[in-house]
Amino acid sequence: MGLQREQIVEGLVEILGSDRVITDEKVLKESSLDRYRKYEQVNEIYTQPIPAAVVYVESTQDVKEVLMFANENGINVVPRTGQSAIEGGLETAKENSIVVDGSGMNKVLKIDKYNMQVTVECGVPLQGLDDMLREQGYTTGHSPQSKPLAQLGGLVATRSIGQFSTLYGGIEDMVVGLEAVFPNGEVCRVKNIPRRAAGPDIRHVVIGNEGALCYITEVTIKIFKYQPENNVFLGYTIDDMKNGFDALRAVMVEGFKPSIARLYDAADASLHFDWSGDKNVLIFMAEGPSGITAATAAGIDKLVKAFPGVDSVDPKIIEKWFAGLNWGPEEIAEEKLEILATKNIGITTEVSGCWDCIYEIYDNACKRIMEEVPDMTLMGGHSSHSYINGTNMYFVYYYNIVDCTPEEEINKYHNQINRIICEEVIKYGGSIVHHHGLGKARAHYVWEEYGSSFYILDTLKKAFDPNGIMNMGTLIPIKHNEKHPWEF
Ligand SMILES: Cc1cc2nc3c(=O)[nH]c(=O)nc-3n(C[C@H](O)[C@H](O)[C@H](O)COP(=O)(O)OP(=O)(O)OC[C@H]3O[C@@H](n4cnc5c(N)ncnc54)[C@H](O)[C@@H]3O)c2cc1C
Repeated sequence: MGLQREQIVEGLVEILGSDRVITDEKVLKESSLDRYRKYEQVNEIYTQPIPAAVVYVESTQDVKEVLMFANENGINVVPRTGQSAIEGGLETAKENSIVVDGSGMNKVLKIDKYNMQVTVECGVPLQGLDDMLREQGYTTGHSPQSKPLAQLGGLVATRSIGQFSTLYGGIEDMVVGLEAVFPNGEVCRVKNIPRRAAGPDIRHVVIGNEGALCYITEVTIKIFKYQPENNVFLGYTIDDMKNGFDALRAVMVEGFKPSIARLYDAADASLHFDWSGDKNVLIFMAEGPSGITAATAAGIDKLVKAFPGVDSVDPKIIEKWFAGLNWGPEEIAEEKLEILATKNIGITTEVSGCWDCIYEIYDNACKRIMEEVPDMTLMGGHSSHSYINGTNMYFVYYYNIVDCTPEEEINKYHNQINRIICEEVIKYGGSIVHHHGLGKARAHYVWEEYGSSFYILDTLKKAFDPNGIMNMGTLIPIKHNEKHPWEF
């Protein structure tokens, strides 16, 4: 027999004191979900089990004690920092969970300019950190659209990626060391070194664990010189989407290193640009020392213009547009009002594939969704992170919510769309998640995603979290509905 709700709260108060244990009903309800259930969230409908408490940790010792308490008593723990999750990673899948909020662990511990690295606690907001570094001539190079919202713990836990990834990489290329606490109270530090070959790279057990293996308390990431005066933007319209992917591929394969390389299809472009009409849009930015940016831009320009149906766009328009791309609390609040007023909602699903199948994934998924899902008002997407062997596809879709309650919306629309995208991606051997994490939204496809390598993930989970208390239902679903994997 597990602890009752009151006993859980009592235990937490004993560890942290009553000020840092929140049991206010509104807070608990709001802490039971994230933007995966955006329509429920804006309607203030809460269908997930309500947590017992939200606790605010301020040190590694706090995290250790809370995790040990939860582990001993079989209580589900949901780690969180910036709360910008959009795949259900913050859903409290079990009654009487503890939401462990690390946003108070917000100290920048060391800026090491000689070794070009910065060490921070998990609750340091990325925007504040990068602004501070930029004032001193440095940058993290990390710029997800959620930069004004996300914090370092969550960014590492989800394997996040930013808009300049083609040059700086994803967060996994930036993290040099970290500290994490496991459910049994073990505190592990991975030291800060440029590289080592002393066995497997154990940073990767922690990076991307989505709070399902351990709690990240501290992170050291690389820093880079910030030289915005040398930035060069490039923009084009291109008639054919397939040629657009080929142009992106050519840029990567010929060895250019722009920081931004993006391809928008006409539907998605129409949400951003009033000049794109029925054309697709290609965008690049070169960053770094001036000689390199000039050469990169000149080389890309020549390469892209050799493709059929390409026209240049004034780079100033692109630069201006890019400056307003990020989302903070204001945009979230505006979106809420719009959804409530129109009952039209916009959602995204991001996947990846090699160059030889990404167009088919994109084209098949878009066609099937328009044919199979009712009430669609827009279906499109963009590629925003490219590699030598392939790229991502960020599907963007809007639909009217017709004849269903907020509780029914997710299975009538969103999960159906995710299902079609996942089916097409799996068919072509791509990945069903490029950067938001599996969360709970796509955990049901973990077997298809991992194939025979699921053994490694499953063994990690059983070894580090034998009592299954870390973020239940994230990465590995609680129940697998074989017949309707998208319904849960
Ligand atoms: C408008 C918008 C735009 C976005 N754009 C991008 C983008 O460009 N690129 C991108 O990668 N993502 C993007 N995201 C998704 C989201 O911002 C990222 O997943 C981000 O990394 C989450 O960070 P967070 O601090 O908000 O984490 P949270 O939302 O608090 O948590 C996210 C996940 O990480 C786990 N977690 C949080 N903190 C810890 C910790 N200390 N230890 C262990 N686990 C932890 C949680 O349990 C949860 O599963 C976007 C989201 C929004 C709303």
